[in-house]
Amino acid sequence: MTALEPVLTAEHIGKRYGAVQALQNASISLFPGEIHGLAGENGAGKSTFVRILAGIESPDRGYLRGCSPGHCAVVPQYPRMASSLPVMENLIVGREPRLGRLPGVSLFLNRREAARIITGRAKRFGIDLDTNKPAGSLNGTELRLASLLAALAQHPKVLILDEPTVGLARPDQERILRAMRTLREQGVAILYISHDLGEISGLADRVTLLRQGSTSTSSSPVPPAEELAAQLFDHHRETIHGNTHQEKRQQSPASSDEAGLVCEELLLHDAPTGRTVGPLSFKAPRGTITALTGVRESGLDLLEQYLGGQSTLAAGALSAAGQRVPARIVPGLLRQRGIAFIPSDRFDRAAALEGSVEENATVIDRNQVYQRGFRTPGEAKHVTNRLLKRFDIRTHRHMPLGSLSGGMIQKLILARELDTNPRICIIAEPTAGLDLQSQHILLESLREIAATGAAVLLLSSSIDAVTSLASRVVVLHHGLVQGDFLPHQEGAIARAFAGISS
Ligand SMILES: Nc1ncnc2c1ncn2[C@@H]1O[C@H](COP(=O)(O)OP(=O)(O)OP(=O)(O)O)[C@@H](O)[C@H]1O
Repeated sequence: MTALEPVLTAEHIGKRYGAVQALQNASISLFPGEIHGLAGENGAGKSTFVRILAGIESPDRGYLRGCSPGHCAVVPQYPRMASSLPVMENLIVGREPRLGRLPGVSLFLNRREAARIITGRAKRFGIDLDTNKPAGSLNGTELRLASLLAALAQHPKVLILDEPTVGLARPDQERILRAMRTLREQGVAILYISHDLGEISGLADRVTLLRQGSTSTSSSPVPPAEELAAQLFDHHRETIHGNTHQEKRQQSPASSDEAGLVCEELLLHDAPTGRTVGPLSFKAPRGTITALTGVRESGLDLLEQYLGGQSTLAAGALSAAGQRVPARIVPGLLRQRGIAFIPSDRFDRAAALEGSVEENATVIDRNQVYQRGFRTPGEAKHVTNRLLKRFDIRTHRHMPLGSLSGGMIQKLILARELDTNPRICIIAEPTAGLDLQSQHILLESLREIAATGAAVLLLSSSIDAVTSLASRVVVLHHGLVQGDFLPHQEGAIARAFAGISS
């Protein structure tokens, strides 16, 4: 590989935003036909580095070669497409083949030619996707594959993928990883950002680690995940080296019979697709951390829609702390009942990116901050700083939330909701975007909440996340409960996930 010329080089890059030195001394070189991992803790500077490598932003200092938008395409973590249009239309917009080529005259769109080009490209790169579907009906995996196809339309030499497998179930992760391997065989240089060090270690040819804005690059082969973790987080060694695997054995299984959250014969219906989930029956007892896992479409997506007030329960009952939750949840109802619900789409549904850190931290009506209806600035400052400290979020309370890194925003929202001391706490995709250290802090916080007698329910497609955080794991498959397991039964959980009964 090293006999080849790099297709992209960046050396000694520095970038500052006001008081924040986002990049200190970052360097990387990418070669044709390599998968190169980029890892670093939340706020280490990965997204900033990627924006510079893709030519979207300029550095303050350093040397760049091959860093331009045409040369380098980015597949974001949360791609967006015009939802009412078919995928095909989304992919060809701006580069439509035409039926004629008269100068100055725009003739009719040649749909057949467009379809031929896109289908050919999908086939060539092993991307299995129905491009006639409306973009709004795509699931998370399909959306990422569609975004990958859109990026490939630019014929990039370098493809940058931002956490391409996060929040996806294992079979779907494998679809994305397969497409990446095919692209590598075709000579594309792939830079791939991930917090999943096991995945990086198994997939990447080389890895660059970013620590507080400075890089170090491994030679091939990439060291095992434990070694990468030690290199990245050695300054947090004490806390991480309790290791979640050891800790989860110490977690007690469901110890209380008392009702926390009880789902009885819950039936959920998705009108646009006609899909039905349920009847679902399960419990999240008080004092425990229970997880519900499966692919998103196994029912997690519709359950989340119902909890978020976006759909109505078709049948069955949900009770929280002995009280029935209505079939249609109106805004504010869950909070009034002492239930914290953190949706998976935190950026759209739980954060005001243009507001300050402090405004977002204290947006919930708290008695401390709003005494007798008036906002008390001293208390707002106190609450905000407590949340920042609790989740080790290194920023200032007056910063606009949108200027924080993705992981820092996730952490602030989690800290805000967990700080309300809920009786019931429901978190969708709890570890998405969190580095190892932050996952550890989250686990500690969930345990503290459960120890106060609260019921914690996690909804997640990640087997790793649920087995490291929960004391009981309920697996869904095709809208039904497939089994109920202890977290160390990873093999049985994986089989139930895939619909194989033990
Ligand atoms: N536009 C901006 N204005 C101000 N500060 C910024 C801006 N963009 C990034 N930062 C700051 O630069 C630092 C690095 O952020 P960046 O998003 O690059 O981190 P990251 O490694 O991608 O983190 P994560 O894993 O959480 O996504 C953070 O402290 C962030 O708040």
